[in-house]
Amino acid sequence: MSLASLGWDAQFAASYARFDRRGNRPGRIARVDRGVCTVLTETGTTRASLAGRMLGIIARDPLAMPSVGDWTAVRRWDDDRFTVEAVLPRRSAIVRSTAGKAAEGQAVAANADTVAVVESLDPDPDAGRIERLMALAHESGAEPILVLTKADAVADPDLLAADLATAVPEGTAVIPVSAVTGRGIARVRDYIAVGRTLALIGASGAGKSTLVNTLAGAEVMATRRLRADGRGRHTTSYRALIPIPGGGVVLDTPGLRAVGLFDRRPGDAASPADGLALAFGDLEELAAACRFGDCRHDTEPGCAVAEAVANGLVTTRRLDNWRKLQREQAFERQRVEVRGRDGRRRGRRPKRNLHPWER
Ligand SMILES: Nc1nc2c(ncn2[C@@H]2O[C@H](COP(=O)(O)OP(=O)(O)OP(=O)(O)O)[C@@H](O)[C@H]2O)c(=O)[nH]1
Ligand SMILES: [Zn+2]
Repeated sequence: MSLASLGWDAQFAASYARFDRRGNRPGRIARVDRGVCTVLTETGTTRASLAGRMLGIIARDPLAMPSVGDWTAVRRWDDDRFTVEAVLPRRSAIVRSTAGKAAEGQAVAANADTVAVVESLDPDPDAGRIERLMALAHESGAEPILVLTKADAVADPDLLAADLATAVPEGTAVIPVSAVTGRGIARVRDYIAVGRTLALIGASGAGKSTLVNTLAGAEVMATRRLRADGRGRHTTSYRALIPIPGGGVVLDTPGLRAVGLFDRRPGDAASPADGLALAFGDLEELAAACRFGDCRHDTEPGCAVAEAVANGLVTTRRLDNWRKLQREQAFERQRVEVRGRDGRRRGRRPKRNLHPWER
């Protein structure tokens, strides 16, 4: 397998240089199971555990845990075991807030060039979920697009797509697709040229596995089907990084049900963007034109946001969801601060806080 087709380039090679010694080789992580990484290298696929050095780094910073899509230095030992010695700096990262445990997030896909928010047109698509995932996609640092699946299952997919386009920033590519008719598949393929990486995020059942299969032109992923009695899913083996024949790679992520918006830490290179502000750029821009700097866009005079809602330029739903996500982000920020404070004072983690959307 050529590393270049998987996305290896001069920049990653430069980061790898300091690990370039006998026994080491570069590789890209295709899957992670309880600390064991499946790594694609020039000479084949290997399974590698984490080197002691990595364990120390992860104990201090859980975000450093290798993720699908990471470029790594793997070392081959004399007894033919392999270890992951280092994770090269990420170009982008989809980070899910780890509800429950610590305040740190967890990377679920690294080094994507493009992140597709995948939402099904049938049953009814959820604009609020699209907005939440869009914020996460923007936060990753990659270019977000919106892919609307099951276009064959609705009467007027273009009308629905036009409506949902109001939930994403202007200029975002919105692509209705169908695995049945093949509609839109070529447009998605444009994002997976050789060496390019497309990550998919979406709810369970959004059609990600089916899309991957269609893109790969083969049954590479076991599609999870609802059982006949509708009581749950039967899931078979699954790979998270899928090389596309004649193209780059797709990163599939597990269905993100309760994704928190991870509030990036200042200066975190892997997450350089304020995803929420970017995903709601239109409202941010309006808010900047409000008469009062601390306008709550409620009943204040001279509120540009309220005016846009009154004029039908912005839906009440979008405004409400923006507020809700801002509250979540503020909560997340506070959680990170509390964690930092308690960690310093007592050297241990604070008690678990429930996220607003878990209550
Ligand atoms: N009609 C139609 N059905 C589709 C299409 N794509 C997916 N489906 C169906 O939608 C269901 C869910 O698709 P999956 O690909 O398993 O969804 P997923 O996003 O991978 O879900 P998880 O694996 O749970 O994360 C399956 O029953 C698919 O057959 C499509 O383009 N048209
Ligand atoms: Zn206002």
